[in-house]
Amino acid sequence: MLYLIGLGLGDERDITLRGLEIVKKCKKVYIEAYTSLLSFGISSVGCSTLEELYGRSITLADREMVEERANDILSEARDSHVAFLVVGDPFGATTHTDLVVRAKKMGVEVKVVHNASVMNAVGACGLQLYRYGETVSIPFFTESWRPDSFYEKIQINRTLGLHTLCLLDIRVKEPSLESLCRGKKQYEPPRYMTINTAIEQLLEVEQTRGESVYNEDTTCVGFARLGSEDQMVVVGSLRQLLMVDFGAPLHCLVIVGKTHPVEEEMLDFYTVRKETPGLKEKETA
Ligand SMILES: C[S@@+](CC[C@H](N)C(=O)[O-])C[C@H]1O[C@@H](n2cnc3c(N)ncnc32)[C@H](O)[C@@H]1O
Repeated sequence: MLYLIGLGLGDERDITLRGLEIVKKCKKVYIEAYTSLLSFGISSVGCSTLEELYGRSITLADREMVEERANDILSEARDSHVAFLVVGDPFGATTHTDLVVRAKKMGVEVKVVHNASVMNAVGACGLQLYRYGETVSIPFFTESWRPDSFYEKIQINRTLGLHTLCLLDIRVKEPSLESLCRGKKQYEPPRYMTINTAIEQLLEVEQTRGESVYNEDTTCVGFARLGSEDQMVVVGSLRQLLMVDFGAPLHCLVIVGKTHPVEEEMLDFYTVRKETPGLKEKETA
């Protein structure tokens, strides 16, 4: 049996009781470490924090392992109980549906234990989850690769008055181009896109495309470390949010669509003010 178990967003204690009971009885426990991050990060130290609470040794499954060795994991799950831990909810990232499809094709039984995901935790700012359009992903731009397909999706959402959740790129265990050319893989240090970088890229694309989908005055919500003790939620124009240092990862951004008066009342609690933590310039307008 393959158990896909959501860990939630905060720390190791956010696993559900049912998830924990299953982990304790599994022969092998993997943790997926490339689509999200717990508040303490996932390092060898991070894993040991989990191992201590869960009482099991945990194998870090990076993208390479899941993509290249999925069949090994699934073969193990055919003969014994295997847990595959995912930060957030297992279906909060597109990748894990693929694992389920492969498991079902191999005749491996799958059970899922859900948990909180960034996809619903953004509800914290007061914007109704029912009033979101398609979620977009913003990838890190490079010198020669500046994909902007998120622009049309934001355009459609905004035409319909819907909010847009922008998920920001995570690069872990990426082989450096240089090392690939030399034929010996070496990895870049992990990178997590900040809200500031996402805003710079969004504004660059608006400037290039020029279809007035949004501008510096468009209201947005920046979120950092949702679900953790020190989570940040700040509402302001794109220009104002550029002035906020949101601190450690993970970050995401919502572009606000048409609002209901109750949504506005909630947003007001989080609106950027002189005392907003992380504000780089003590000016808010
Ligand atoms: C693939 S998604 C989320 C996957 C995860 N399984 C889930 O259900 O939450 C990963 C992206 O969501 C955003 N994200 C995830 N956790 C977050 C958090 N705690 N606070 C802010 N943004 C978060 C980041 O932009 C990150 O790059």
